[in-house]
Amino acid sequence: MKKLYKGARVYQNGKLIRQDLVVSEVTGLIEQMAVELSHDTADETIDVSGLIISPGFIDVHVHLREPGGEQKETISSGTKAAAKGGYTTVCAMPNTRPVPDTKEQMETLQAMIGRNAHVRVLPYGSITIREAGKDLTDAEALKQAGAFALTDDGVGVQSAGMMYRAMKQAAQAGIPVAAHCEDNSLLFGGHLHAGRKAEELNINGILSTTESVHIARDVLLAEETGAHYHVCHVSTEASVRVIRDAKKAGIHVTAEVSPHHLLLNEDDIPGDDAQFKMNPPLRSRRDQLALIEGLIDGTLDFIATDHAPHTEEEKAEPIQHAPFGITGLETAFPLLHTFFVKTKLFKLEELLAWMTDKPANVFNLPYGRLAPGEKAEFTVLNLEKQFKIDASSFVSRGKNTPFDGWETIGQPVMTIFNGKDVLKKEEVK
Ligand SMILES: NC(=O)N[C@@H](CC(=O)O)C(=O)O
Ligand SMILES: [Zn+2]
Ligand SMILES: [Zn+2]
Repeated sequence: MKKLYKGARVYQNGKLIRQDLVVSEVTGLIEQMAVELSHDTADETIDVSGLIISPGFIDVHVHLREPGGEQKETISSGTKAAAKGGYTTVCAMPNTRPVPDTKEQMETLQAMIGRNAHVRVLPYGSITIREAGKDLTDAEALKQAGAFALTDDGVGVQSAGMMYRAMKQAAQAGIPVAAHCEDNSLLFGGHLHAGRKAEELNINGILSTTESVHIARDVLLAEETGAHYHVCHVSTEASVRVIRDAKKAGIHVTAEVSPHHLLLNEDDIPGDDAQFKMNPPLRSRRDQLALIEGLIDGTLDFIATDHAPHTEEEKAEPIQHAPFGITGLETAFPLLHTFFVKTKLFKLEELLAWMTDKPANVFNLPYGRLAPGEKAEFTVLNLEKQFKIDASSFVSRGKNTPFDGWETIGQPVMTIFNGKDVLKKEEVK
């Protein structure tokens, strides 16, 4: 069965060009691509005129929760949410139970992914055993078992010596180290950014330096060890400055920023509502602007959601008791398109680069390219489609979002993975 996708503008290497695509469901490959292909090149024609085809989005920061947290999300539900959001590759964080911290655990996890995933899942291995910060994992063995990179996300690596050893080993194995930057000795029981909202709600604050101190420490360790050091969910102005300086110094540091830190700041928190609680927290307006600027000038390399589903009961608790984290896969593109592309702050091509080519390049992934002979994995976007975000309609098990009820324009209407539809809205247009 061959399908001709006809009439769309296709995003490729920073440009949008009119192209028709023929996809084989049998091989899962793109067979032909040209400005105009006739109907007889395929068994079926899908009219995508007026729509955009983008390589499937890549999200290198996703919590799928399985194994151990299936009440929050599963590999199946999380990858369905990914497909709905236009993503065909997601990288799964290792703060699960058990943690993929050995070759055997990683192999077990790969088998679960093989059975249950609807899009590609690349799992992270942990930096330390059980993410406990005490004993180093075997970077080489984890890499051999298919680990995408190493991280202890959910918690910072507290000791500089441990991070030094981790980076040294990772550099030798040729695997990146991705860091959740949080110095627990600077945490002081905080739940929100140490700013006016925390003061107003009388909640302990999380300093900007709780994050930036780790980044400053780690870029120097990356320089010393030659490791590829990737900073997760950058949230402060000082962090952007430290990363900018490190890049200028030629250190191999890359960084991601999440949609919520680009879209929101502490002033948007309406009150004691845990839908606005995540780690790192929503910072000041000044930090938010520094993140936007950092993304535009290339200090921050790309966007990753930090999709962090939790149960409704957990997130109904007051801020002081609820867990940190919000979902992101189903809302990222509509929100970023509405509030940054429609407002002309970002070009559509830039946004698509931050969701496809840029993460692929940073991590040397052979995905995110559309060409004859390449895998057919792409998403079809209808930029005119208006809809109101409705958390109750999420396919993710996590309904936790601060964006419930927000009006958006533009969304994925089809997602193709291995040549097959993994998301198809009733009306394509
Ligand atoms: N981001 C969050 O607020 N929470 C994440 C952990 C993390 O990314 O640090 C989670 O696992 O729930
Ligand atoms: Zn984190
Ligand atoms: Zn995370």
